[in-house]
Amino acid sequence: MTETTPGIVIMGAAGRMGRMLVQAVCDSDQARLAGAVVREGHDWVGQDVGHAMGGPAMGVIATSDPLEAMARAQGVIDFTTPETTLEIAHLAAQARAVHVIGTTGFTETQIEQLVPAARHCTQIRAGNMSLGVNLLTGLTGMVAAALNEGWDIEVVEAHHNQKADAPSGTALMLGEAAAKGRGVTLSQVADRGRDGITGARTEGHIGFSAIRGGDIVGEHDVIFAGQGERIVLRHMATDRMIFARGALRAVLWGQRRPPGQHDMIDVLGLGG
Ligand SMILES: NC(=O)C1=CN([C@@H]2O[C@H](COP(=O)(O)OP(=O)(O)OC[C@H]3O[C@@H](n4cnc5c(N)ncnc54)[C@H](OP(=O)(O)O)[C@@H]3O)[C@@H](O)[C@H]2O)C=CC1
Ligand SMILES: O=C(O)C1=N[C@H](C(=O)O)C[C@H](O)C1
Repeated sequence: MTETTPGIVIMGAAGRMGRMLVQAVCDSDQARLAGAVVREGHDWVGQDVGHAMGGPAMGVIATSDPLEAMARAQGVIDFTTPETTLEIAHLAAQARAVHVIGTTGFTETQIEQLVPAARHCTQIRAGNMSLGVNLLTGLTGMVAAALNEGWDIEVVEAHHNQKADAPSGTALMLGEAAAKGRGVTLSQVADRGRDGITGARTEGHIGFSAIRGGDIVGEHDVIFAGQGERIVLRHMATDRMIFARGALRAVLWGQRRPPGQHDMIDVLGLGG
């Protein structure tokens, strides 16, 4: 590590993804852990993050003050809630720090509210930071473009029983890719939450279904159902570290880039 090694703050460090991100940054020789932010009153506050995670000291004391943590950082990785992410977007803009957003469950309005901050810093947001899902997104767009009339698209996702939002951010990414492949706007063709006497399926619509249970890390199927045949594109995540590694790659990619909004397709160079 050198003096120019970027310092990274992890928001929501005590969360499922937060812990993975702390570990990923600490294991990297291209980044250093500059801060770990938890909720006010959390029992990690004032403790060394390594000790709080049950391991050796990491030399970083957990804080509930994101401003203090970001004062000495070049990047912030944020897998929290939409409300927290909106607050952090403003702080990242002030600090000119790269803001990597893994948080999902935003409303359309909240997504628009992220735009002003990205005039002052690099913002990278994706509903899924894994290489596999971002590749699958490209494949989904291609298949949707090739199979239009007579083919119904359904996105089915499964996650652990603590997940707060549905459909998942990944399911929406895949739905967006399918809609784009067909030259339509997802919001106009999305069928979310069928129940009761729904009637026959509307031609051209994209359906979403969500399964919640146990400790499922994240599974996504894009089903192209035709007459007499069916294609299923599937991604199965078995380890959250794939998301943490993607986020770390993103925060490093964003260093010394001009302000603006990006996604993982940009980071991974999959845009074609
Ligand atoms: N893009 C991707 O690749 C992935 C995205 N995700 C998304 O990331 C998000 C988090 O998921 P997950 O880690 O499972 O959820 P968790 O609930 O386990 O973690 C979120 C953490 O953020 C903390 N937090 C929220 N707001 C604040 C705040 N203002 N200050 C300090 N800490 C805060 C929470 O604290 P508390 O519990 O005390 O509220 C919690 O510890 C979800 O939106 C999920 O969908 C998840 C995996 C991959
Ligand atoms: O909440 C999760 O766990 C996950 N969230 C992301 C999503 O909403 O798609 C990514 C991954 O599937 C895990």
